[in-house]
This record gives sequence, C-alpha cells and structure tokens, in this order.
Amino acid sequence: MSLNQLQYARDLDLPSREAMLQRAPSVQQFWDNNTDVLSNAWKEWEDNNTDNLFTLDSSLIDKNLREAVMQAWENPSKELAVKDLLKEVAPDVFQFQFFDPERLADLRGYLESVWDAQIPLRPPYGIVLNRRGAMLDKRSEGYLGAPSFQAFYREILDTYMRPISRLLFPEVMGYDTQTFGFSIHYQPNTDNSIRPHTDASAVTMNINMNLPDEAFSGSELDFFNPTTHQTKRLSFKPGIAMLHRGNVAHAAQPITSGERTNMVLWLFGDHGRLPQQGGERVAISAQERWTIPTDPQDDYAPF
Ligand SMILES: O=C(O)CCC(=O)C(=O)O
Ligand SMILES: [Fe+2]
Repeated sequence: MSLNQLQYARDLDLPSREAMLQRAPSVQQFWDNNTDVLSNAWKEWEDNNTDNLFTLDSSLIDKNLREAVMQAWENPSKELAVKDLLKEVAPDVFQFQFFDPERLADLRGYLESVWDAQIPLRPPYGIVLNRRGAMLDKRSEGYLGAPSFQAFYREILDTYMRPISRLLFPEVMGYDTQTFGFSIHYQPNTDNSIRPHTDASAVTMNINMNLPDEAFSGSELDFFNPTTHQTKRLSFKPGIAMLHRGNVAHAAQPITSGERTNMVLWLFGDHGRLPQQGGERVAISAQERWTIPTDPQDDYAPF
C-alpha cells in the first residue's frame, strides 16, 4: 500500500447530491473506481489515529443485555433471560436498551472522528438521501471501512442482532445470513422524516445514538398494523433499539427540534432473499439459534 492513499482519497471529488439522487452512472463509476483507494485510506487513517480513537467494544452495550446474551452463548437454554429484556411495544415490534446511554458519547465521538477523516463516504440514498449518514456494510460502495468499526459492527450483528431476531421471529432463520447497515441523521431543515415504507430486510434493528442531553421533538416512528389499521407511534430514547420484521410498514414523523442519530441494521438471506409472508413456521432449537452462519457474505446490496 502506498502511504499517500489517505491524501489521495481526501482529494477525490465526490459526485454531486443531484447526481447521487439521480443514480447517475458516473456515481457508480466513482465508487467502483475508488474501492481499493478508500479501503486503504480507512486502514491508513486508523493506523495514524490509534492513540486518539475510542475503542469500540461490547462495553458500549447495555450491561444487562450484554450479560444475558453472553450467558445464552455459553448455554443457549438460558436464552429466556434475553427475551425477558425485550418489550413488545406494538404488534411484533420490540424495544430494548441496546447501547449504554452513558457510553454513547464514546461511540458518537468515534463517528465524529470518522466524519472528520474527510474520506469520501456514500450517504444512504434508499428512499431519500440522508446527508449526514453513512453506509456501514462492506457490500455498500463508499462504506465506513475503518477496520475497528467493522469489527464492532460485525459483533453487533453476529453476537446480538441475529440470535435475538431468531428468538422473536423464528422464520428468519436461514434468511439472516447477509448483513446490511447504515446510519441516519435527522434535523429540522434538511433530512427530517421518511414516508411510509417497508424495508427489504427479513428483520431490521434500528438503534438510537442520541446522547442523554441531546433532546429532540417530533421524529417518532409510526408502525402500521395491517390487520387493525391502527398506527402505533413510538419515540426513541438514547441507546434504545426497535426490532421488527422488514415487512412491517413504518414511517418517521418530521423532526421539529433538535437532532436524531440512529444506526439501522438489516439481516436478509443470500442474494437478498426474504422469508415468505405467512410461510410455514419450522420450530428451531435454542442451540440452532445461537450460532453464526458460515455462508460467505455476498455482494448483493438493497440500495
Ligand atoms: O427514522 C428512522 O429511524 C427509521 C428509518 C427507516 O425506517 C429506514 O431508513 O428504513
Ligand atoms: Fe425503514
């Protein structure tokens, strides 16, 4: 690796917001042409900053959740202690403390340093383009390629999200081999809401990263119940995760003051496969749930 990859990456001209929104071929070319440069730049950036970057590890995760999950990995028959921490707040929508609010400043500090690295990052442009968000999974162009972040991201998905999802929604088993993730940031005058939609995931875990003193108003998530036609409106608190099947329609209300920062994680099957709606439910054992699939990560990206 030549030592100036970081500078080279910083000097690249990012495609315009308009070109990104229009999915212009030049945008795809930009990321394709620079995949290796960007990956090397993230490594170089991390090597240069080992002394002043926060260490991302499981100590950022809520202690009760961490301990229950660790016990379940040691002895899957103890998984009910994990389930006891998950609260059903709308039909098939579960909420629980994921990050320790007191430690979120460290995670956010890390993400601020990532922003300050000035390495091109591809903002999420799924339904809308979220300007101050980033793609988190290696399958996505312009993803946050810092090796220490990637290790932490993988731990969240493999150690926590997948077995918890299987505990709540057994039919996702086998449709949870592939991972996807992005961060989003809302503020009143730019990106402030997201219209009703479903996710192209088997299951979604959406975690709030606001600091305890970062208040906001509005920006609730609405979950639509197709059977009762009722809407459940839910608010995030620092470190809280909401976990739901991808096919549950949801929307974010406009944020009216403050800012909200979230990390959104998806699981789906190889090549984007999703469980059949109303498909047959095969019982799976606790032993099977607390495992990590050996399927290689493919390069299918939903957006
Ligand atoms: O506003 C949120 O936290 C939800 C975002 C969302 O549903 C999505 O990006 O798919
Ligand atoms: Fe969504």
